Amino acid sequence: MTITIKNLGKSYGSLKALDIDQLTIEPGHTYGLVGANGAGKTTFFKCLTNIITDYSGEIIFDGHNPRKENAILTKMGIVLDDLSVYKDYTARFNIQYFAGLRGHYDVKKVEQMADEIGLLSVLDRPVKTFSYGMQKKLVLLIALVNSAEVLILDEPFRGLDQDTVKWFQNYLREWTGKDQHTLLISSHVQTDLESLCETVFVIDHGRIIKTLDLTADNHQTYRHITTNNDEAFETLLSSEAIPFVKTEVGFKIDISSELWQNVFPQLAENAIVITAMTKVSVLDQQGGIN
Ligand SMILES: Nc1ncnc2c1ncn2[C@@H]1O[C@H](COP(=O)(O)OP(=O)(O)OP(=O)(O)O)[C@@H](O)[C@H]1O
Repeated sequence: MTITIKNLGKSYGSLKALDIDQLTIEPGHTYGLVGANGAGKTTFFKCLTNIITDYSGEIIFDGHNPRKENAILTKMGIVLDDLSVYKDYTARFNIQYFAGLRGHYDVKKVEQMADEIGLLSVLDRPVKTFSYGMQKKLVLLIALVNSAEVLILDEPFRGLDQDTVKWFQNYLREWTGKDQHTLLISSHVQTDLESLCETVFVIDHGRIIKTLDLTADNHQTYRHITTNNDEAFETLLSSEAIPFVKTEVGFKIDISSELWQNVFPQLAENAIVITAMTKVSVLDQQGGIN
């Protein structure tokens, strides 16, 4: 499904929370959304899914206007941070209810997935007895079993343990690799976006101020480097006219630079040992996130 956005605006009183001129979401693609608290991410996702309908401009799904033809929304799955499920009822009821609404519900598949994320033994407990993380797992599970074409996930991994995050990331990578599925995900965690997204939109005060292509080769060559003698290393970099940025964790350097090759022979001469060299996050490199 192609989503075309034109002149999308949403205000809360005098506050313009969203102001997007033009944007196309292509089928089969994975998109990330980053921005500071209050930048407009949730508002954008709510407009996309008709939770907010009093926006100006247009959102079109494959030629359909969701404000007039809301059946198209059954092709979308959304997870917001508010964990809105029936908390007095069991997890199993909620899965049956929400998945049943769409007519897609494979009990065996759901139980297998629940087992893999540690929810199987609690499926018959009321959701109000769940921890935050357990509730988050449940709403994600419901979204995944819903056979959506487009999944919109707002901070989906907040509150989940690392193993569960990895499980969902693996599942989503497989899911996005088939049937022209489209993923839109917001996160304050760079690695979440880097591991899942091809394109990242940077949003600020409701506007998309930057679009990053995470698949581009030229984003792969920056490294954080730490040494046993930062002072000597800095002098060496300066004498070779190598651009660098000093960070909390050492020096940030583009190691694809030809000049960088000149540094190696001089390290030993200057008694400098490189103690660590780690890849710099693509988003961090762009100054993108927050
Ligand atoms: N119901 C509302 N009434 C009034 N203002 C709102 C409402 N919802 C959001 N806002 C404001 O709109 C702006 C965008 O909020 P939004 O929730 O979309 O940001 P966000 O990028 O999702 O933030 P966060 O990262 O903190 O979740 C903020 O300034 C927020 O205070």
